[in-house]
Amino acid sequence: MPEKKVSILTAFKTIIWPKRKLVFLGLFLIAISKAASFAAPIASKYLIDDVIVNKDLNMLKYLVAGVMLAILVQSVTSFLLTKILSVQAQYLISELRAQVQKKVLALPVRFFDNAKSGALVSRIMSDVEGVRNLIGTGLVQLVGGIITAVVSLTLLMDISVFMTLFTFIPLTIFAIIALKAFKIIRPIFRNRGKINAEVKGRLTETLGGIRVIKGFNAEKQEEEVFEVGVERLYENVKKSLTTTAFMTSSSTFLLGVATTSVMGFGGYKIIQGTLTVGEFVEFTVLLGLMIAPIVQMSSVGSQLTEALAGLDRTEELMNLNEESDEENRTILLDEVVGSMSFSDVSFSYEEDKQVLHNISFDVAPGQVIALVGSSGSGKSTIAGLAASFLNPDSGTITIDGHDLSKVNLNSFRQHLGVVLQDDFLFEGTIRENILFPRPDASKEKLLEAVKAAYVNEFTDRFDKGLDTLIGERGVKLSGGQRQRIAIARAILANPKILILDEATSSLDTESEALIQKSLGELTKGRTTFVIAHRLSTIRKADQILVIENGHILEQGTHEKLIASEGRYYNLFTYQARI
Ligand SMILES: Nc1ncnc2c1ncn2[C@@H]1O[C@H](COP(=O)(O)OP(=O)(O)OP(=O)(O)O)[C@@H](O)[C@H]1O
Repeated sequence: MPEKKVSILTAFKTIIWPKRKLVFLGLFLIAISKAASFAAPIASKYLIDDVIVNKDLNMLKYLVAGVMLAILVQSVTSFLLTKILSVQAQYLISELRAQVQKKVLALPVRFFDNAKSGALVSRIMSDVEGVRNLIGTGLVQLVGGIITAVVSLTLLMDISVFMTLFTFIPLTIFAIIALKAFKIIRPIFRNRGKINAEVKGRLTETLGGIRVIKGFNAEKQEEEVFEVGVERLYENVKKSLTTTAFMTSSSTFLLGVATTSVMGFGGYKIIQGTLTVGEFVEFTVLLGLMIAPIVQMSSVGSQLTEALAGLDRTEELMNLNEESDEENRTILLDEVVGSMSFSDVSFSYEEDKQVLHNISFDVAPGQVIALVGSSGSGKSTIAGLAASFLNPDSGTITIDGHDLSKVNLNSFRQHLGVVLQDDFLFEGTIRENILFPRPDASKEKLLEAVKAAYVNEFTDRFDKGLDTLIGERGVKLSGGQRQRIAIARAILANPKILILDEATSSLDTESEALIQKSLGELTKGRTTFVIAHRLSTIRKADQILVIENGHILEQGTHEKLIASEGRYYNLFTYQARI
């Protein structure tokens, strides 16, 4: 894939132009501030050549007052610049973060199969920070610097064309070096963001999977992976440092050459009588004013380069296709009865590796359909298709007779609920976790769900009941308790279509019985696709699909499949023995 770069022009159009009023205000302020900065050098010429020579106390007063005023103007404008532009830049950063997060959430589930969550976090939080340098002080400083350099150059030429041209040669060489350096640095910065995201991504996983790591005594391996990551980061920073160091040292050298020539030629001209001491001093100070922004350009330049590199990555993300596809998904489902059917559905995650082959079956409203079969046979893929997380390569899935691929996703998913194996509970109270899909549910509804899922059976024993805080990932709850919270959440959401991935972990008989009862409550009246591991669930199912290698091998009720003494019979008798 060719790298897509955000040009200054695109950045200008999408970020700077909409904020033009502020940026112009910034430029206006910087122009005033820079104009005021010329007061001191010009005044010094008059101080030396006129005030001191003529002992003119009256003029001295005006001169001092004038310079004081200019300094005051400079301080006020620089304060306003930071206040207005930096605040605005931060506001824009928060707006952009929200936009990027919204975009990420709108991407298809498959996108997340291949993306590290840590890397995405970095895209959402860090990459957009570059805006600070575009709207904030970076760009304005650059423009201000250029204004100062041009005005100083004119004034310098006015004092001595020859001396100015002589100092200009090393400065031009420096400018060329600086421009070349930016070209080298930009890809390095771009890469840095990527490495940073990868390293953070892995680190997040490491910390999240601490039990597995410690359990397998695999700390060393993680340490090594991390070391390689930070080493890559170090190498990247080192590369950019070498370039910046070269730039800084060449600037020191070339500026030194310029200063020395001013000393030499200036001294010579004063002795010759073609330059006054005041003019010499003014020249030196103005030269400083001209050089400073050119040197500053190197840091502002790298800030802008970094900003654009971050925005490159943001842009890449913003250009991805969202899953909603509203142009083609035009059917709105206000009510759902719950019949679903798969006809001739095939699906592959990767080209030429079909995992489901011509699957066809019908589910009547409110039926429980159990998917059984060996690992990797395609059960989760069928459930993913039914949940509209995946789209069939060929064939059709219908909901109440409507082609699911034409149904508006939001309108379908408001009738959908999922209870997954490792259901995610987030930091917060048990109540918040249950209310999560329906934050506005009434207290009665909440309590009904809590009862139906037998959550009160354990929360009643907690001091704070439903308001007990659960640690990150619910570590303070047992597996069975977590499952019951997930079930209560689904009961409260009251979906018409339910995807249930039954947990494989075995629980003690009492918990098991409670889970069974609550699952019974949950599946009542809902079309349920269950990736079933428990015999009790499978036995109660209205329909069982035995999936092998992406095909439906057998289909029917428990009694029917047992009687036919096929694959299901073998699976069942094998499990029953254990
Ligand atoms: N995101 C993915 N990318 C590529 N291949 C995948 C992906 N998810 C699953 N597969 C492959 O598709 C096939 C079917 O997987 P699926 O998860 O549907 O099986 P399953 O029957 O649910 O297995 P299990 O009971 O172990 O969860 C497997 O061969 C698997 O390797």
